[in-house]
Amino acid sequence: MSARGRFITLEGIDGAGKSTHHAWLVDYLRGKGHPVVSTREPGGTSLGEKLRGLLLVEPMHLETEALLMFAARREHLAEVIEPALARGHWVVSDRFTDASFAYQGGGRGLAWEKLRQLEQWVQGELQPDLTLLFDLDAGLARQRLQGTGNAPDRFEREQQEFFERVRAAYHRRAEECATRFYLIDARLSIEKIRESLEERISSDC
Ligand SMILES: Nc1ncnc2c1ncn2[C@@H]1O[C@H](COP(=O)(O)OP(=O)(O)O)[C@@H](O)[C@H]1O
Ligand SMILES: Cc1cn([C@H]2C[C@H](O)[C@@H](COP(=O)(O)OP(=O)(O)O)O2)c(=O)[nH]c1=O
Repeated sequence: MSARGRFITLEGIDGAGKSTHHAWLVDYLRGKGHPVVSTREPGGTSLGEKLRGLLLVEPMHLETEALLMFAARREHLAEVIEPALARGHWVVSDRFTDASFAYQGGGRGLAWEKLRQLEQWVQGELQPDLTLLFDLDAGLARQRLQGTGNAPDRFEREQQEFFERVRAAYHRRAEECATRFYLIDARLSIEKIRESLEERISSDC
């Protein structure tokens, strides 16, 4: 039987650089010969992508939003993440549960304890082995997002103060789960960030 694979997640406020480095990291790991499942949240399954379509567009009650995030996650775990890890594959996900603590908890004000209950219900003891937190101030992240020219979704249209709260909640989560978090100064150049990721990941593979 193969050893369990490794589970890596990328987190940070919108515009911090997750998608850019997610694509690079997946290629890097495949180049090292690892079988890698590249995925994202909300989404990652056929049902999850449909829920994503609703979550990014439809106005809804805060608790509905949190429950749908965790419903999509339950499906993602059952259909994609757990089977891949059991096969010995690496899973690299653009966002996971820390995003719910940051956005629904920090951004929207849902009680941390309710999020902990959902986390326990949906994933039990399973946690990422490594979480790369792209840390950037909300003003710079907004400028970068505007530079892409893409139409903002329901979250990206939030005010700067919302993203400041999201960032602070990510910091809280990083303190609570310090052993699996790796903080990245996302003000650095893409090249410098890649170097630091390479250094961090090479100790694992
Ligand atoms: N370290 C960086 N320095 C400058 N620009 C960056 C950096 N990382 C990403 N970008 C640019 O910022 C924009 C948002 O990056 P993206 O990876 O889509 O962010 P996210 O997935 O976190 O929302 C893109 O145009 C990307 O090319
Ligand atoms: C996974 C997750 C995402 N989100 C939000 C954060 C993002 O604004 C949005 C979509 O995530 P993302 O895929 O990062 O958006 P994009 O590809 O457009 O950069 O969903 C939550 O609010 N809670 C969650 O649990």
